[in-house]
Amino acid sequence: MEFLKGHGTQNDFVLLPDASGALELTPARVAALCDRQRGLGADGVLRVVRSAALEEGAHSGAGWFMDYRNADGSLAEMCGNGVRVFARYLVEADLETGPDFSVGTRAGDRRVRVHPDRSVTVHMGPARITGTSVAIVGDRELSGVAVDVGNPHLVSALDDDVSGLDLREQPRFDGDVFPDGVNLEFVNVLGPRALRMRVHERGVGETRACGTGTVAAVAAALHLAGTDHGSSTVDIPGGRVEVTVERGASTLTGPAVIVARGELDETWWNSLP
Ligand SMILES: N[C@@H](CCC[C@H](N)C(=O)O)C(=O)O
Repeated sequence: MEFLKGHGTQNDFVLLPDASGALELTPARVAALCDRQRGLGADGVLRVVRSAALEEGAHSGAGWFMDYRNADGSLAEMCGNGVRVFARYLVEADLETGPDFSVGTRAGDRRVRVHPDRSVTVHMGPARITGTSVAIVGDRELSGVAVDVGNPHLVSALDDDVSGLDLREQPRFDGDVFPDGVNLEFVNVLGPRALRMRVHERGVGETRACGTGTVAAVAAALHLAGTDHGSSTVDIPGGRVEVTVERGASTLTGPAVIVARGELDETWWNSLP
């Protein structure tokens, strides 16, 4: 069984080409693949399926559907770094000619552009401000802005450097506000068009980047500054992305890299429940 490994600003993924949707991708198999000791290691899995081969893809106008799974095996609606890596793979594998095409996701179709320098721009859809809530990190209560980018986010802006936060443990959040869990972003505003961010992802833990999280962070920062449109760079531990937010739309631009391809051991794979 073929696999590829790739990353977008060091948010890393195992890609599983599965055009016909035949693969039985259980949560245990995803968790084993993503485990950095007993598997390949990744923040998530991107199953590459023809939209027509999946019930979930039936309403998609895109040829290919990104079946995204978090490292713990859970499903998520969207993954901004994952879509960039997915798009890069489709072009390198001659499954799309590019540079512009759409990718199906659980949050809807996402238009992408694969640039000659290997970076990818994704039209991420609306970033909707849905309210406020609180994240608790250690003994600190950090108020934040809730943002829906297809998946749920809570963005807390801090005055002190976010690099001082200990994100090894799952921060607490209000389960009534986020019954399906939430991705938690912590940001410093560095200037009118520059943010620094760290993230604790739902279903993964701290990652070195989160694409939907960067869009949420920019939308929240604009909201706190009293506006709903603008653009910003976002520096994350894994690199830098550029985000624009408009009324009802947003874009994310950043690198997408395929680093390896190989074969999974069938005996190992079949031993997993
Ligand atoms: N890393 C992703 C987000 C992946 C999904 C997230 N963990 C969730 O459960 O919503 C990104 O780049 O957007």
